[in-house]
Amino acid sequence: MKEATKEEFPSASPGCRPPGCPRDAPRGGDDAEMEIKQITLHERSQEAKQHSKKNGVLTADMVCRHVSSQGRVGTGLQYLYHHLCLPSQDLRDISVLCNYVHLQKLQLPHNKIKDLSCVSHMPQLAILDASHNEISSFFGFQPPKNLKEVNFSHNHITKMKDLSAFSSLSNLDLGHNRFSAIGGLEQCCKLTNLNLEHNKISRISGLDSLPLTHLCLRGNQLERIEGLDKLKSLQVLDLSLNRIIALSGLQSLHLLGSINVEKNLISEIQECKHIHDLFLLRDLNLLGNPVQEQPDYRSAGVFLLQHLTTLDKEKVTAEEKVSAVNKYDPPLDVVAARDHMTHLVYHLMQPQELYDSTMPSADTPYPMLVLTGPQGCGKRNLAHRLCEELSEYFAYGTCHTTRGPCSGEEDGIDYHFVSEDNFQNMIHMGKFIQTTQNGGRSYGLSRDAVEEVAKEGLACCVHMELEGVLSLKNSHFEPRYILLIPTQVEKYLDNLKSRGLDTTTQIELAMSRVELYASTHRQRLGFFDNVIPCDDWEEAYQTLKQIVKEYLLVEEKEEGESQHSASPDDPSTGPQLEEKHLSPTPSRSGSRSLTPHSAKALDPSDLSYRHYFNKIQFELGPQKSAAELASIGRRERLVREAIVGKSPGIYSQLFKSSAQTAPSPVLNPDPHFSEDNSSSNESRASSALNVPGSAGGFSASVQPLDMSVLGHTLETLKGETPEAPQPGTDLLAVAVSPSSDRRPGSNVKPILPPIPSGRKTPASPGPQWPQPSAVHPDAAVREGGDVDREGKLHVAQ
Ligand SMILES: Nc1ncnc2c1ncn2[C@@H]1O[C@H](COP(=O)(O)OP(=O)(O)OP(=O)(O)O)[C@@H](O)[C@H]1O
Repeated sequence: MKEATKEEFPSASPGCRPPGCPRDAPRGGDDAEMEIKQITLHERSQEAKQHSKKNGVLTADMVCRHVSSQGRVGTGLQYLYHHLCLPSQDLRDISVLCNYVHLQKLQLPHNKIKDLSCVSHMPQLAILDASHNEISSFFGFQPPKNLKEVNFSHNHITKMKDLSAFSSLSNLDLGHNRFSAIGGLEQCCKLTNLNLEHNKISRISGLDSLPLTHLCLRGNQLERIEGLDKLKSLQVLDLSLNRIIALSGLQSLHLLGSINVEKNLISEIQECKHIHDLFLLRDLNLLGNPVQEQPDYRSAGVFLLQHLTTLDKEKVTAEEKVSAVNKYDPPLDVVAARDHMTHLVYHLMQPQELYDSTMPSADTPYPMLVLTGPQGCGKRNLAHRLCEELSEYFAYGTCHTTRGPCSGEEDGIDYHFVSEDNFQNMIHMGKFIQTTQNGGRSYGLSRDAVEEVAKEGLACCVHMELEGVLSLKNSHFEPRYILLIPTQVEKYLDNLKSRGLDTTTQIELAMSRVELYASTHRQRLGFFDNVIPCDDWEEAYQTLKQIVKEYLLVEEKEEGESQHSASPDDPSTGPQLEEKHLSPTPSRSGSRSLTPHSAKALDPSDLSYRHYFNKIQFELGPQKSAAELASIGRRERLVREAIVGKSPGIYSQLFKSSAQTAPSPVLNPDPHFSEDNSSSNESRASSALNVPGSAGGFSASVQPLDMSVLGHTLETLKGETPEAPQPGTDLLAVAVSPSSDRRPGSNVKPILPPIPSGRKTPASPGPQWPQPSAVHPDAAVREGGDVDREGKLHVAQ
């Protein structure tokens, strides 16, 4: 390094050295600094101005007064200054600076400089600020090899030239010049910040592969965003005040965090799609674009760019994001809630009446069976067949649709085929319980459809897609939901194709929705009561029928007594049915499947299992007094008689009497248990029975069941049953959960509620959906049998 010499500071001789401009080594570093500080900036600029006003020539004296940042030369014996700052001095001629070879930072803004050739003599120069001058030549000096930052803004430069010799450049400000094209920067491999604002650039080019992180092209004449796709490091981009109409060209800039396109000509909010995948984008400014005039512009923008934290210089709030999502892509639950709300409000606007499906109390909801699954999985056929074969229990609830009938479909049987106008009218008349849009067509389950079935004293069986299920779950109906799901993609695809009804898009949509059902099943514990694979429709139907019979507790009656009296140890009974079911509902512990063996061992829906536990529980339970045993016997007899039809149907009595009585006494099965509800098994069982339907079967005029016996089983099942049904189980397992949520539609009914059998014929009690109280002794009472102390079944003749 060259030492500081007199030439470098010629006026700085002792005695005449102006304060603050030491020539030689100062007496001490602190003293020198003190001296420098004594001269105020004001004094300096006054002096300098007076001088330069004369001719605009920079003198050594002025330099001496304006240098700072003292350092030592290599020998350590002399001092030099690295920094010269001479702003607003009206300087024209700075040739004196040729002597100052050690300068590292030169700031000469707001002067009248045209020639910067002196910089060629400053090999150490790292920072040059020559903004607001009259420079017209681009880098008109030999390249200092360490030149990093250059500010030539507000000059008169018209053309860029090759800057390959300035390879250290990292920060270049060329704003407010007269450039019409970008060029010569290709070799600036360290250039990270480039400002070209307020030039006349009409096309972005020559920036390929630069490591730019900040680029400003504000106030140019750009119409398109181009030539930026290789700027992979770009983080901040300012394209404001141009004529840009589209945001394409930014898609690949994945590090972009801020885009300013204020005052351009962007008129479509859809343009945001081009920057939708820039996940680091936090700040977007679209102010002053025509798009701002679009209704809902902001919420659409927030929706399309959900990772933004600032839009148009305004913070994007979490509330804004949620409402935007709910508006443009509402989650299924939100759609369902709106659907329910709509139908409820329209319904409430109509004259109210008591429906046949209105049960005596909220705890005994009208029984419904809903088959759900992706389109074309065969649920409609299965529903029809089930209703035909179990016609004394079910009837098909015919939905409305705006689609036309396909061949073989009959109006009023498969659907009520209506026009869109009629459908809309029906909505406004409050006719629907739920509606769904599917492939541009509307589907809806009307209140009347359910009523028609309820009038017959039957349970209503319907089929619908997941959206319908979600909406129905908001209503007061509490159906059983059975998911029919294809597990063999190829087969399902073949089925869809062979129907010849669906377009490719429809087929693709149906296929894609299989995963929606599967994930709903995985993620929402107990959402579906049962899941049945439907690859083979015959097999699916048999499984469905079996499940439904289990709901109805009619299976054993038909299939002989062998099953009822089967020993829990008998390997010939038990798991066959469960094996057919798709391992449906995951347990809360996370286990999702059971081997057939374990399914048998743990499945509480297995009759033999129930008997087994009943027996164990009976043996382990506290011994009953004679009075208790008599009471148990009496009540079992009554139940038996009621269900086998020897006396008026227990449910018909319930229906008649509880229609006039408050539900609470009906729900209170036995004062004995309500008195003692704190400690014993019985008391807990009875409280479990205070859940829906439990008491439904008993009115004040009917002797209630002795819950203590049933309580054993319930309690046992409560204790032993996994919280969620295991593969191959139905919700009977969950049925006894004492923690049942009582929210309407919550789908946690212990078991299916009773059908209003009284409305059909007195002789035919109609489908009698088992009550919780019947969970254990079902087999016995249905058969008119009894369970003895060993837990053996005795069938009454
Ligand atoms: N009220 C409703 N709410 C919701 N979805 C419904 C409703 N009614 C019918 N759907 C469903 O709309 C879809 C299209 O109906 P479509 O009659 O074309 O069924 P599909 O192709 O025969 O299907 P599947 O064989 O599964 O019955 C079916 O998945 C059907 O279950």
